[in-house]
Amino acid sequence: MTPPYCSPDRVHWQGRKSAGKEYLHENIRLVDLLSGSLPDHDHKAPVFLGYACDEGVARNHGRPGAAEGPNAIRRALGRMPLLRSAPRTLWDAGDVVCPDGDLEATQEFFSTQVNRLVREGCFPLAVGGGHDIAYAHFLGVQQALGPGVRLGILNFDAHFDLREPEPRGHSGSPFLQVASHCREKNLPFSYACVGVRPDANPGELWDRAAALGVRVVGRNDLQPGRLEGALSAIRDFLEPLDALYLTIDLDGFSSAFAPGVSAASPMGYSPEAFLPCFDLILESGKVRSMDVAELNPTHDRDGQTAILAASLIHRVLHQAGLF
Ligand SMILES: N=CN[C@@H](CCC(=O)O)C(=O)O
Ligand SMILES: [Mn+2]
Ligand SMILES: [Mn+2]
Repeated sequence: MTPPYCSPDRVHWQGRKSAGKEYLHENIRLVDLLSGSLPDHDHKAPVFLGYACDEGVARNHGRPGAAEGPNAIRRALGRMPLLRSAPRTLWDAGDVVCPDGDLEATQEFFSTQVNRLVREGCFPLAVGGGHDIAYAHFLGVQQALGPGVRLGILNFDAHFDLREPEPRGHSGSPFLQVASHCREKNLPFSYACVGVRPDANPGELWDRAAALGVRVVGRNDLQPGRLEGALSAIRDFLEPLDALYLTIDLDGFSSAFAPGVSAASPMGYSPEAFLPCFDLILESGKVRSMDVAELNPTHDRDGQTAILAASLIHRVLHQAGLF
């Protein structure tokens, strides 16, 4: 079977030219995941990996378009200046794709590649694609780190994504699939969902979240000026963990800042509320892998959601001590 994979292509990385390689597109190196071993990486080399798939969104009755997310983020990120404190190379490992709607094959291949990257000491910066990326991403990180490492998930999202994967997995079910996996393997299920909107999740999902011991930081707790409770809940959640898989569903942000998503979210939070939480998480030093999901360029306005997503990756690249 042909692997569901599209090799990286420099054409997606464009921007101004500078004498001193000041822009990110001037600092990209390509790594083809099918052509043998990864290049000799420095410790925690950042590797951009696309998940060009909106089959999970379609299965969840959402608006298609997220498969174009990875290239839209490349276009926005490549134009950004890379400041002196950042690693000098961002590796682009291309896209895992989803031919013929075979989401399960896509997730399996993605998970295997994440596993390999983490084992080789890289830092995956994955971009979706639907939030079904999260089930595959968690499995890859968990299998790379092994059962002795207490791995948690922190999800910024308007939604719990704890729906039943019936009859098959989709963009609204990844964390219930993770919970089932953890139960089967006798692993702890440590999941925090930050930014959950009361008007976007039915009572059944709040009950399920409570039964699964999900740490919830609601959207109403993410208001600039009253963030202390949210920051302290995140700090408590991180404390017992050895490692964290961080996932950011862009529909947690208000549509004022992130219009280009599959499920619009006018009552989402602002970047001002998000950033202190994000910085606290990055500064913990526990993040081993991260993704940004649900960018839908078809519904974006002036590419601003792609720029927002790229800015999140830019911030990670400049996080002191992470690389
Ligand atoms: N990825 C998650 N999606 C949401 C969709 C919500 C909606 O359709 O408005 C969910 O399933 O809860
Ligand atoms: Mn969501
Ligand atoms: Mn989601």
